[in-house]
Amino acid sequence: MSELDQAALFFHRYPKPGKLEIQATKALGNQRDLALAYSPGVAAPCLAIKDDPELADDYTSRANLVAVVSNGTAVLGLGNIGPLASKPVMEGKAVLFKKFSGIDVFDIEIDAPTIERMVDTVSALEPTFGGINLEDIKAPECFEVEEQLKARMNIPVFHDDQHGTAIIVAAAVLNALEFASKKIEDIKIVSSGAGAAALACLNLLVSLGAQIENIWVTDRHGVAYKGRLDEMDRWKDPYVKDTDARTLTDVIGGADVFLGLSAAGVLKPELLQHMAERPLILALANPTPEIMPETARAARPDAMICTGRSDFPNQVNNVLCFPYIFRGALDCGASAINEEMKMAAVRAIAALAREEPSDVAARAYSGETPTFGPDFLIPSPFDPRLILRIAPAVAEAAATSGVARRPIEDMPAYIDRLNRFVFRSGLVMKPVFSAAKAAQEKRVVYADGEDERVLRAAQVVLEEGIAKPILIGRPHVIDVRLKRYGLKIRRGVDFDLINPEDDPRYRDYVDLLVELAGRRGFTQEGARTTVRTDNTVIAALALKRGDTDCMICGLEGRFERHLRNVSLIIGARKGLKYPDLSALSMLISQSGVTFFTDTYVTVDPSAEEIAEMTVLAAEEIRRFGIEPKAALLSHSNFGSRDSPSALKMREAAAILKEIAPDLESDGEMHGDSALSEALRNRVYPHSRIKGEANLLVFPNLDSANIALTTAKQMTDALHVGPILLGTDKPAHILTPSVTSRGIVNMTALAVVEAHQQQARAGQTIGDAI
Ligand SMILES: NC(=O)C1=CN([C@@H]2O[C@H](COP(=O)(O)OP(=O)(O)OC[C@H]3O[C@@H](n4cnc5c(N)ncnc54)[C@H](OP(=O)(O)O)[C@@H]3O)[C@@H](O)[C@H]2O)C=CC1
Ligand SMILES: CC(=O)C(=O)O
Ligand SMILES: [Mg+2]
Repeated sequence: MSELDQAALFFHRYPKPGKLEIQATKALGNQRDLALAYSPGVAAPCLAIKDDPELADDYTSRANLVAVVSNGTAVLGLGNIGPLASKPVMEGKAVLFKKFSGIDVFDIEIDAPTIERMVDTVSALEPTFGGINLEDIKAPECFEVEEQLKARMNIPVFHDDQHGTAIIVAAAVLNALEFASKKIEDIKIVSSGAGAAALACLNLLVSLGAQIENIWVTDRHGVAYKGRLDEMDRWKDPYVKDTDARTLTDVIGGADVFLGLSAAGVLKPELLQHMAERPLILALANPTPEIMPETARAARPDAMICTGRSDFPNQVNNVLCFPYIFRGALDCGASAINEEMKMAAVRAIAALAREEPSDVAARAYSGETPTFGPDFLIPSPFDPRLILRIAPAVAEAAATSGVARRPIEDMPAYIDRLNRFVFRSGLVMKPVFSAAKAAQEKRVVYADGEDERVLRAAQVVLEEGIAKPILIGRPHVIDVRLKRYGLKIRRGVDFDLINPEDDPRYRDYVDLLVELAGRRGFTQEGARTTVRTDNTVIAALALKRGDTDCMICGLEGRFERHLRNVSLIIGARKGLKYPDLSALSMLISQSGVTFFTDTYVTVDPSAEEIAEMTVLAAEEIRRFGIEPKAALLSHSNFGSRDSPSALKMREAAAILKEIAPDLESDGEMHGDSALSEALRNRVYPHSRIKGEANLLVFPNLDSANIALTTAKQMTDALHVGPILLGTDKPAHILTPSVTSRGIVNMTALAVVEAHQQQARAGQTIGDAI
């Protein structure tokens, strides 16, 4: 079993089996809540809905609830593996719906091998859902199922493999043709696959102007020709040709577009030689495409190449479509997803790839170059603008075509709401990972190189191309553990090692420690012992000497001890007025991303120190592509108390306004005022912060750390951090509870810091020369 397969099994199994759970949106805190949520109070919304069914949108979660339904007959390219085995894919689609567009999903795998059973079962679900997303149902049954459900149901029914795929393919084709200066009416298209996805793509291309006589369809039985008896049906009929051609080889000559929605390896490289100038290769079978991009590129350097996978440029995958087309459809109460809405989605996606690179795009793609061209025919699935462009376009098309029950009345306000969702969606690490990859193999030293979590993280860091790891640890221990955990990385090949018991740099490290800390009680003898026994000291010395670009430590032992060593050896960044370090923590929860400071370092900072650490925190937050909004928190709400700590935070707010006038900041205020504009406005409607604050600044270590750990536990949030601020070089001290995933996150962040710091230093030297 491959390492990725093993990791996927582990991922699905722990900490809880599967990828989904149900969350209650109302607190049931007391007897009265219970009486409202359930009997007797619940009777009121029941009767209201009985009188006016439209009110189900107001009193239940139906309007934001989609069923992802499969019978498991064509699961990805895995074939008919049955409904139970399809469940991980359907749970996966549910997670994508939630993450990318905030839509709740019940995944419904049904044991319904016949069309009739499928249609009866799904249509009976109409009272539960605002929409139906059919998934991985084989052709030709899927066409019949969809047709009958659309006729019976009064909510959107959308077969993702057909229409989601067709929309993305159409956007990619339109953009590729523009790039190749070809007209859709003139092009020859050859498909491999005549199933759900392929036929829907061809149908949509025909409605965009492609000529049926220029389209050639092939499947496992070869060309769809007149008189063929095997596996023919009325959906393939329009593409049948009166011809002697029988195979893909017979028809590929002169093709402008190869549309692969079939199986791995079907397109042999030698066939590419016969295609037209600047051909478009859509090799979209999952998980393995019809031809691998590098093979296609070698055979035809002028080709534009797309796959369904995230590890190559031009990912043509329906994930770019289904979250957003449903977002638009649900938000306007659409009764169907019609041709106009699909066309609006095609145009929005195609246009997005051609847009001038904006700030938002630059952040989303940090490191990559999002300029329209052969390697950027369509946006990446992580482009935050997808929801902002597709959902409004779809909702508008629904309104003009007459299927919207609740047309969007205030479009700018709607787009603003979507914007807020993008910010809260928790995809916050994505730009950091892209930037880390683009930073070209910065080196990261891990003080706790023998720890299982570090070894696992190092493997991911290497596989993802985030950094080049250096592990501090004993070679024999690391070798044994790598073997025990089944990890493939190899010492000396994939990662370097610093052996604390025997390293050629030992003497240099001791000398450097004495040089740096001789006045802090470190004798030559003491330094020798420390360098042998304290891995954080070794990591910090390596960083100081330039043997690495950044360091990660703190998996064992007390934070304070690590901090002392990092402060002593690395020290504070030059130019800081108050050279005390501070720590920023990020919590990613269902309700969004919030930063807390100072969560780990300074026990009782002064107003000046608080202002300075807020500026540093704001700088760090911008690395995530997020504009910081800093609220200085207190038990006092805009002057309601005059206690010493309230006065301190008031003063810090004033200093901050002075030293960072462009930063959206205010204080002192309560935590709930910071997070809710409505509550804030009740007390003080003139605050400099608009909307929700995302950086919470606390008066002391007690309050910051307690708030962080409590919020983390109560909201089951992911903690990224602590991010050590103010150091001269990127050094992060993690906590003993950190997971392997947390180490990978912090590595990516440290690499980006190192890259930006070195780029700035390079620029300064360049300026000086
Ligand atoms: N990138 C994306 O967004 C998407 C990718 N896909 C991928 O497309 C593929 C097809 O999915 P879907 O249409 O839903 O499935 P279907 O089962 O409906 O269709 C599969 C089609 O591929 C044909 N086929 C299978 N093997 C071969 C082969 N060796 N040579 C030629 N044709 C072959 C089948 O032919 P026959 O009928 O003769 O067996 C059939 O026409 C899958 O790999 C899937 O993962 C699907 C949807 C979206
Ligand atoms: C992407 C997708 O839906 C599929 O491969 O089936
Ligand atoms: Mg699918």
